[in-house]
Amino acid sequence: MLAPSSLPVAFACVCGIVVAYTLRRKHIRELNWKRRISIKKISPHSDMGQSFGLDIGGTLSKIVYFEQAPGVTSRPRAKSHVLAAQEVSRFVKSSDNYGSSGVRDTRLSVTSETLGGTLHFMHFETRKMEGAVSQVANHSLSQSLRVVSCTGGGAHKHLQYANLIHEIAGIEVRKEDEVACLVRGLNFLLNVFPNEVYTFVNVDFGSLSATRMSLVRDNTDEDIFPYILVSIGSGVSVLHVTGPGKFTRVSGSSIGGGTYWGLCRMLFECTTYDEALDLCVHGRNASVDMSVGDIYGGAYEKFNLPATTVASSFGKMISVERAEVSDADIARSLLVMTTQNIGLIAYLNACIHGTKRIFFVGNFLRHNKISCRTLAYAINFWSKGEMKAHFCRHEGYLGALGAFLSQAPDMPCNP
Ligand SMILES: Nc1ncnc2c1ncn2[C@@H]1O[C@H](COP(=O)(O)OP(=O)(O)O)[C@@H](O)[C@H]1O
Ligand SMILES: CC(C)(COP(=O)(O)O)[C@@H](O)C(=O)NCCC(=O)O
Repeated sequence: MLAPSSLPVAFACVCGIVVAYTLRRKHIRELNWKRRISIKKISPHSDMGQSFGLDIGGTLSKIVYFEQAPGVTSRPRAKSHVLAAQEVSRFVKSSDNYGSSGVRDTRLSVTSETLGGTLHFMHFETRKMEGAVSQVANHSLSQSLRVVSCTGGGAHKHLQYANLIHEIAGIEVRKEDEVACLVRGLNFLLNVFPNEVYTFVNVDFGSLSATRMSLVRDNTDEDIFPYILVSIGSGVSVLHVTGPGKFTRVSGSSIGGGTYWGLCRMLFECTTYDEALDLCVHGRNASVDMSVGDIYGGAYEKFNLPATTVASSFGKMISVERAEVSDADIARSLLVMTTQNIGLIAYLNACIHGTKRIFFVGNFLRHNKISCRTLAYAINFWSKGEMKAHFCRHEGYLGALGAFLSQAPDMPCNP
């Protein structure tokens, strides 16, 4: 215990430490600031940041990069800008993988004459943000990036990521609204890429576990509005879109992609999301779920419920032992349960808003044909063929694309 007479001395010491710490932080900030100033003095035309859009989600961070084709701009470009653009392009295209989780989705790159260049799509795990930003800084790319448009919760999260990006790479983050970016991204894709949207045909069969649906390209609708847009990321957002830039967030659900991945990680020995998704492919949810047939001995015909309809997700596990079902069966049941719940919310919202078209997007659907088919079947079944589920090739990149477009007013077909 301190004697009362020593309290002023202790107080003075504490104040001294606080002042010294504050001055040191200020000194570090000033050093960083000076570093940034020297970095930024390349040329007034050298900001490559406008070629990027960033979406920092709860699980994944998505990047869209627009590589302008040489010689398409009418505006003269400073030599430093041309060199910076070449350097950025070289880095992006140097590999399909960056660091421990970065991926360039090469199959999604689109070169378009209308756009005058190529759009590239990349993602990495949000929890690896520091490493990702360091890579950008280490490759001196940040010298030509000043301001990058950024959306997703991470753009707002106590400015945590914004500060990190600023401190490590000297890049300023311009916040854009997530929902507005999502809608902007989708409307752009619908305008520009004829093969963007697909749907499933022959969904009229009795079993959810059957997957005899074929894919068809579907950009034929002249008037795409109104539609329901369901974004299945970590959680789920449901939007009612009535025109370019006209939308309301009408619903949401906490049971989304994060639920499937989180539960798989907890229950099974999956160390990556891809392992969790692969696991369910050969599983049978019928071993785990209680079907209408299990309860009725067949279909519940009065209400048109086929025998194979899931009556109770995980319902069989009240009597079946854990050892009798495989991890794959449980994972499949989890995937179907998560997906059907999202489908039902989407369908009910489409009913409330009198909308026949439902777009399902978000990285939960990435490489996940089981969920896409389940959604297509379920929407067709519940709506008695009146409504249709639509899917997008660039399903996970709408937000990042919208962020890019928000600072690219000259981009053709920018809604
Ligand atoms: N490589 C991956 N790592 C983690 N989750 C992935 C991956 N690929 C797809 N997913 C799925 O996508 C979901 C995240 O979707 P996304 O649209 O990027 O949302 P968010 O913006 O919340 O990160 C995850 O919860 C998971 O279900
Ligand atoms: C908060 C979110 C908009 C964040 O988007 P995400 O990173 O999941 O793509 C989304 O997770 C959501 O809408 N969750 C559901 C909230 C609700 O119950 O309405």
